[in-house]
Amino acid sequence: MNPSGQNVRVDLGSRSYDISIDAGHLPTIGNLTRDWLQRPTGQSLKCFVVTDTNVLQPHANTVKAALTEAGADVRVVCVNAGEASKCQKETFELYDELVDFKADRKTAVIAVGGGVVGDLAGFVAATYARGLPFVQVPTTLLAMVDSSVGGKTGINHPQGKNLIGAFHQPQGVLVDTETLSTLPDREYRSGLAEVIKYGVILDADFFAWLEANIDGLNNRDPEVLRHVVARSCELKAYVVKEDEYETSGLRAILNYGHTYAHAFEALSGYGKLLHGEAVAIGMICGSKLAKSLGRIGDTEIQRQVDLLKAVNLPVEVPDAMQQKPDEILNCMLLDKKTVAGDLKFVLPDRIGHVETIGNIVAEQVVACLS
Ligand SMILES: NC(=O)c1ccc[n+]([C@@H]2O[C@H](COP(=O)([O-])OP(=O)(O)OC[C@H]3O[C@@H](n4cnc5c(N)ncnc54)[C@H](O)[C@@H]3O)[C@@H](O)[C@H]2O)c1
Ligand SMILES: O=C(O)C(=O)C[C@@H](O)[C@H](O)[C@H](O)COP(=O)(O)O
Ligand SMILES: [Zn+2]
Repeated sequence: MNPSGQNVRVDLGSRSYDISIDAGHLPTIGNLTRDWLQRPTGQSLKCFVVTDTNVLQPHANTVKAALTEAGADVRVVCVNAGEASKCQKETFELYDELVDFKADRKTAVIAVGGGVVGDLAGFVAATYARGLPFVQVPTTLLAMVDSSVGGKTGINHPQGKNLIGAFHQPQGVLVDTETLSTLPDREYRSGLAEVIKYGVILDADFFAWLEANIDGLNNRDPEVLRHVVARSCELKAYVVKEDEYETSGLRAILNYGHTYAHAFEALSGYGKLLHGEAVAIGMICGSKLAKSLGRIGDTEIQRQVDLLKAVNLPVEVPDAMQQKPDEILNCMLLDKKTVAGDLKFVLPDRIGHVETIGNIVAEQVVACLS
């Protein structure tokens, strides 16, 4: 346990790991990595750090220095910032770098960045030599509260979001909330969408707490941020512990808003709409669908709209998407929850509780776009 911060344990038997949450402890990554990999000082350590062009200078260089100080042989590889890097070309360029680095099965892949770097580097770690140890150092709010935890890794197919991927749990996650000080406003707000998602799917009290702390959320108040990150990680760790591979159905609740969101992201061109923005709009589409099925009323929709708008997230489907109902339905057929052409949606029946529902007719799905 870090003395001033907080640890959240992801309890997965032999694949269990800690999320170490604190402010300003990024320079301890060298010793933490040695602990998590069970590689005491004196034993060799090879680290392959993946980052992006916006994160290299403010944060990945600190990680490199700390790992070098801890005696590691370090290579840093920097990909272009943005969703377009979650692709086949970047994946194979990272494999080439690993070959050149003479990586072996004990070489650790360390992702320093947002969800793009985490998903891409995690997929490379899952597949190179059939699996390398992996450490997550998330530097966006979205990555701290969601993508760095739970082991979903992957890249996009031009037609379908995250279509190529693997489950590969990290050995540990270091969340230094001070790294958020350099995060642009739009990216910060994108992360708040996944935070609000947790309130809707699992925790009505947390949703109400978010409603009561809008100023703190907008001002990035350190205490508010600490609670947001810790509570989100606890909720995600609980879901992942219960249903690591999304087989029982529980983990699918983390997909609330995502059936619509992933279609919007793919069809508008990856990166135009940020993931969290697409999720915000998708949650409102999902709630309208829930209302049309008689599962919730206007109040539950309005509370979500108000909270999302209060933190400056979009809630309306962009015009260009409203013009493409057939493409959206086709894209949804590629969603990983779809079985035998039956689209599945995670729908609320109150704030704090959702269920996965199938057998929904296409007209109802499309009607919620406007
Ligand atoms: N694996 C999962 O469980 C999971 C969960 C949610 C989302 N995701 C995926 O995560 C991705 C979105 O992640 P994201 O929102 O972190 O986007 P991102 O990784 O593109 O990061 C957002 C932007 O912020 C920059 N950045 C990152 N940290 C910074 C910092 N501290 N200071 C300055 N700039 C910084 C990045 O360079 C980028 O331009 C999507 O691809 C989504 O599908 C995965
Ligand atoms: O961890 C999960 O499980 C999630 O669904 C979290 C989502 O926020 C995330 O966007 C995830 O990548 C979506 O997964 P996918 O399997 O629908 O691609
Ligand atoms: Zn998501």
